[in-house]
Amino acid sequence: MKIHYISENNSVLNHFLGQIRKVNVQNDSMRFRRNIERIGEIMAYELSKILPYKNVEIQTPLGIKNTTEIDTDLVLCPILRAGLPLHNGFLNYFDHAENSFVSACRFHPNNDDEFEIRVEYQAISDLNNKTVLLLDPMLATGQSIVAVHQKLVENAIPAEIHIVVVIAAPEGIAYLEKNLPENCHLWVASLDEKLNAKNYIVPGLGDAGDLAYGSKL
Ligand SMILES: O=P(O)(O)OC[C@H]1O[C@H](OP(=O)(O)OP(=O)(O)O)[C@H](O)[C@@H]1O
Ligand SMILES: O=c1cc[nH]c(=O)[nH]1
Ligand SMILES: [Mg+2]
Repeated sequence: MKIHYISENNSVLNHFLGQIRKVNVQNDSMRFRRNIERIGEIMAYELSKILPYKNVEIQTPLGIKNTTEIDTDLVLCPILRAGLPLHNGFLNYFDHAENSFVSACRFHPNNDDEFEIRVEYQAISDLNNKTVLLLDPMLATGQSIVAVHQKLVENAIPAEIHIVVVIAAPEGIAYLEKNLPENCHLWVASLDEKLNAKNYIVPGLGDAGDLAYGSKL
């Protein structure tokens, strides 16, 4: 797996990452969603640099400009719920992309820290020969991403798969390296220290889905 860490140089990205973590800022859910969206826009821009391009001629009112345009069909696939604001950011930049949606959530059968991942809702477009961007702000154990990836490749052979996460734990990265094909790309905005006993990322930010949309039963 090729891993791209995008916050190695100082930039305004660090402000947005700081705001989604900061306890007295992150509880403003509109700001939280908008910050994840802004991070998505920056990640979309960074990712766009390694996509295939073709030469094109643009007719302006005054002449012709030779330039380039992205030369692959993109499909954006957020993991519901927390992937939605990240998806908004990607869609702001890749506005011609197709979209697929898959839900994944932690289910605690015994009401303790043990959980399994439930993949339920899915609306998946034709992914054959397309460049699929799988979007989720949090990579903790990695089980959600691996479960959704399995669904995506059940009936299709995408040209490329890029997994995009905002905050990653080393344990999750190791799990993806073990369970996903070599040719996947992983994009990480911020690498954190570890998981805690409940498999939350430390220092992380808490529960991204709850911060964006409120707590669930
Ligand atoms: O790497 P993992 O250990 O699988 O954990 C990460 C997943 O956990 C969160 O989803 P959650 O289950 O909280 O659902 P939500 O988006 O509805 O809040 C997050 O958005 C990821 O999808
Ligand atoms: O730290 C974590 C782990 C899983 N899901 C989250 O939203 N946060
Ligand atoms: Mg959640």
